[in-house]
Amino acid sequence: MSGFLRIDYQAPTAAVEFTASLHNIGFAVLQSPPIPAGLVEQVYADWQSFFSSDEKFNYTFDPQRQRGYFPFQMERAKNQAHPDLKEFFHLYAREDLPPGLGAATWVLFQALIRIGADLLTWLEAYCPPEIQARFQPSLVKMTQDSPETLLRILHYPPLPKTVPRGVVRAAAHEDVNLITLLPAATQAGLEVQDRHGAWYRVPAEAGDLVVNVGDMLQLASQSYYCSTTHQVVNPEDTLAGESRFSLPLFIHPHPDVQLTPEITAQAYLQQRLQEIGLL
Ligand SMILES: O=C(O)CCC(=O)C(=O)O
Ligand SMILES: [Fe+2]
Repeated sequence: MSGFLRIDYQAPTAAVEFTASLHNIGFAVLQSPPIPAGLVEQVYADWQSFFSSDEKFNYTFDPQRQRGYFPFQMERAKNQAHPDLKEFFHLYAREDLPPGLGAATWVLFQALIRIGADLLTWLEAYCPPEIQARFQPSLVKMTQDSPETLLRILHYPPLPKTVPRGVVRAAAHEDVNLITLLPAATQAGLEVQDRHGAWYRVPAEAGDLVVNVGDMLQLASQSYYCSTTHQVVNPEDTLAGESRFSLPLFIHPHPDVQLTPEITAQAYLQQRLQEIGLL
């Protein structure tokens, strides 16, 4: 996977390099995105407190609405035998947060939404006209104020002493949505797979923003942008005794958007939630 470079968000060539990276490998690492300094660290600290308290069980998710707290080992990736070693919280726009949380999380949510709109504009501007013509309405319009866009606050606890073979923090999967924005996690571990099956570490440093294509954009763009398989592997040595946190924002279209003439975003999402055991 040559060409997996960190791209400077502020550089004049950023849009061209970013769209080429999502076309070629489905992932990009952006350096210096417009996120206020210290914000991501504040959000990690706030949620570390949330996950370490039993109060979290008062926010256990509602399966129909897919929001709230998802306890440890709830989710299993599509076609995987074991659940992932993670717990998480799903936050949608304009929702109430547990007391003591909120301010920093919402600032980050909004910053990521704005960056996402810029990135979708780039993705549409720098693809072939026949692919552009398939985005009806434009990528930015189809996602504006979408009720399905969500921030997932993920906690991967310290690893148990013995981990059964094949059990990892997040098993190999593709994201279902249009694009995912992922501020650098508190630990390494994220890997992407190339078309020959080899795994590569995603070279994100603190302050970077990782972006990847989801299945909905792959479908809507007739695979011009590819939804790449990725995973989070278990750490070794002392890092195994530490938690890992990450904060992917999954940008979704409105439910009634036609991804293709055959399927709406809503029908596609329902199908996936059933496959991964969340519905
Ligand atoms: O934790 C990470 O770095 C990635 C998480 C992820 O891929 C997901 O939740 O879909
Ligand atoms: Fe993912």
